[in-house]
This record gives sequence, C-alpha cells and structure tokens, in this order.
Amino acid sequence: MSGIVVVFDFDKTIVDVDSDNWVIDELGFTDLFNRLLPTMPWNSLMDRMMMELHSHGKTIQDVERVLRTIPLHPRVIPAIKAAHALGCDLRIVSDANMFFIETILNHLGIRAYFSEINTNPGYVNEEGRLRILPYHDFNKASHGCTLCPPNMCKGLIIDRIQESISQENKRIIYLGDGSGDYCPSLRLKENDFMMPRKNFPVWDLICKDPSVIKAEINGWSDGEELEQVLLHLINKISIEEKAHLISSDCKLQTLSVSALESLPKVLPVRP
Ligand SMILES: Cc1ncc(C[n+]2csc(CCOP(=O)(O)O)c2C)c(N)n1
Ligand SMILES: [Mg+2]
Repeated sequence: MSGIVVVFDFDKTIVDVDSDNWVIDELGFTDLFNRLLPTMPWNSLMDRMMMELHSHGKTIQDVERVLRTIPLHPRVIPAIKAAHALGCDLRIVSDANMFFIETILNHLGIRAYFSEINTNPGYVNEEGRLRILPYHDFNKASHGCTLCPPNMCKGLIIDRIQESISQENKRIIYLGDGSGDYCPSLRLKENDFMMPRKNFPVWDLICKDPSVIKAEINGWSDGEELEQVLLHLINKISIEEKAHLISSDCKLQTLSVSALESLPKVLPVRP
C-alpha cells in the first residue's frame, strides 16, 4: 500500500452527471422536482421524490434500471483501477446516497476498489420504497459549518480521514466538482493535492482566492484529463517517497559512520 489516499466526489466526478437529476429526469419527474425544490433542502426533497415515484407506481427495479445507464467517461474506470493497482487507498465522499452509488458501482464492477463510501444513507424500506436520509441528522444538531448544506459537511469527513491517517504520514489527493467540495479543499494540508474540475463550482470558488488553499491545485476537465493528472500525481508522490527513503537511508549511514568515528580509537587499558 502506498502512502496515498485518493478521495473521490461521486456526481460529476466519477459519473458525468448528477445521479439525483439523472433518476428524476429519466423517470419523468423533472417538473414536480423543480416545483418542490424551492420549498425544502435538496436531501429532504430526494426522499420526498422517492415517495412520489413509489406512489406513482415506479418500482425499485425502475430506479435501478435507469441508474445502470448513467453516463460515465470511458477513462474513469481505468483511472480508478490504475490508482488502486499502484497501491492507493480509494474512498468516496458524496452528497448523493448509498443506494444510488452502490447500485452504480456494483453494476460497473468497481465497488471493491473503494475502502470507504461516506454518503447519505439510502435503503429500500418494507414497502419497497427508497428512503434517503441525511448524513448528519440536522434535526438533532447542526454540524456547524456555514459553507456546507445542512445534511452533509464534507470538510468534517476529511477531518476524520486526516485523523485516521495522521500516524502514517499519508497524503490526500481530493477530486471534486461541486460547491460542497470547497469546504474539504480548505482542510487539505501543504503536502496534499486538490483536483478541482475546471469551470465547475468548486473551481470558481477556488479561483476567487487560491491563496487560502494549502494543497497543490491541479485542475481537470474530463475523464481523460482526470486519468492523466491523477496518475501523474501518484507517480510524482511515489518518486518523492522513494527519494525521501534514500535520503533518510543516507542519513542513517552517515550517522552510523560518525558514531563509529566518535568511538575511542584505543580501548582504555584496565589498571
Ligand atoms: C445550486 C445547487 N443546489 C443544490 C445542489 C444540491 N445537489 C445537486 S446534485 C447533488 C449531489 C452531489 O453529489 P456529489 O457530492 O457526489 O457530487 C446535490 C447535493 C447543488 N449542488 N447546487
Ligand atoms: Mg460532485
């Protein structure tokens, strides 16, 4: 395992559209969705829309069927497989939901490449209706971050990932497109990498004042560039890691030589 954790956003990063909009549009519920959007938070609206789909006779199989046709750039899966083969720990942080993400990843045969999926819970209830719940239960307590939507602060999730890897000196590469990916980008450290999708909301937010981002910024436009930039960064970090190992090895050798030199040349003669 390399010393790299790659954190992927899901919608418009791994898949090329918003999975929520894809399901609503493909099943013909766009108008109702647009009418309700001004009245409630996005995450609560998705739960409500799943109820609407169910009461209009749309089944879980209908939802799964449209999820299996979601558009994806052809270089994204090879990029994920290559990063995994190079020993990176791959994780997902997404404001979509577990049911959509797992259905898509299982269909694509890439679920097992990810060690962790952090997203809103999504499950089929006893009536065969999909429930979508908030990642943070904002009715109990607010997560306290003003940059993020009430149901999910991706920055808090990055904090937790950083804590879990802090002993191991690992570095993070974060890929994302949306405004929800701005908060985590502010929490990355000097040795980390931010890969914002060019001309998407997180890119525009970063461009307003790039100096507040401590991580190195590397943009990408589509799946092909995502693959090129990601593999370039992994390669660059691996070379740096090797150089660091060699230099610390040299230091050890120098240390042991000087330790030998400082030893008394002649053993003291016992009286
Ligand atoms: C202006 C505006 N209104 C509402 C939303 C909400 N929204 C749209 S798609 C999506 C899922 C993102 O998943 P992922 O985190 O995987 O990209 C969410 C939460 C938005 N992004 N922008
Ligand atoms: Mg996204």
